[in-house]
Amino acid sequence: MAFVLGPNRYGKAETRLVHVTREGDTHGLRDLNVSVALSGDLSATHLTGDNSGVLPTDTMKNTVYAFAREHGVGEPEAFALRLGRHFVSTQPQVSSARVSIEAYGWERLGPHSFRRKGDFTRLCVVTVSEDFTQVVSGLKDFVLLNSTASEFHGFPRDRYTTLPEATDRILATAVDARWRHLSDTAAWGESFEKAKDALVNAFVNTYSYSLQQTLFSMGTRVLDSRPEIAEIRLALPNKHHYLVDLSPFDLENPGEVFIAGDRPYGLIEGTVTRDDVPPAPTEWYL
Ligand SMILES: O=c1[nH]c(=O)c2[nH]c(=O)[nH]c2[nH]1
Repeated sequence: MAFVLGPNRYGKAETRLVHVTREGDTHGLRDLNVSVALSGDLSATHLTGDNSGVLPTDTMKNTVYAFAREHGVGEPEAFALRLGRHFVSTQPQVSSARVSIEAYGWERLGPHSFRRKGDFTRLCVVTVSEDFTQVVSGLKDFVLLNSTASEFHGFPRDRYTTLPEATDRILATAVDARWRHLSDTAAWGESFEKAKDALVNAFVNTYSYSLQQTLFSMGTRVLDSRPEIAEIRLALPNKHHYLVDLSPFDLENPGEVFIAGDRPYGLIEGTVTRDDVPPAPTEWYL
């Protein structure tokens, strides 16, 4: 009896590419999850460890980022075709390339502000007791992105600090917000919509030096525009976007090609309260 190598393929899965096109102040955004799988005459590495035909999966990832810079992204089908043809035509041992792309949609909120398509979740928590009634409303998974107008610098550096100072970065977050109402009667639907609009407005229009500053701006905007709300708590994950170093391929990257980081992420949390309202009758958490 003998064992034979059956069908096989290999590649880099889930390269998270965010591509920003800049036409003056107006930016365009493509947000892709790109997976590449190559197959062909790959028996040598499986059978003997001979890697002479194994284009590294790391190279596939680099190719995704470099192609975004060199050719732009455009429609996902066109980008996938360009990549697939490249691998098959440049690697003799590769007879087939499968490129799958998930493209995440973003709605425009402003020249360089976007909201991820798809639904957020509206929330409420009501506590009724003999002595009081407390109404908390909110939302989560509400994903916002500014492709510029965000900086982060001036922070302390110790021997473990490697983060470069940023004078132009992407700021993106999935808003988790809860706000406590002053009373148990309100036009709930309208109150919710207007509070959400205030969050968006503050995010879009705050030139940000930290996500913390943006958080405070979002909180104050809600309280300023909604007298029925006593206080608001925000938890804002800092959805990091890392500028890809394309210099090994002799390419500049002037704020165009980013890795959308997954984990870990910064988590910025804070409460904004009116100083002239009674404290919450009972504890409430995010
Ligand atoms: O807006 C930010 N706040 C931070 O506290 C922080 N820390 C970090 O590494 N990047 C950022 N960005």
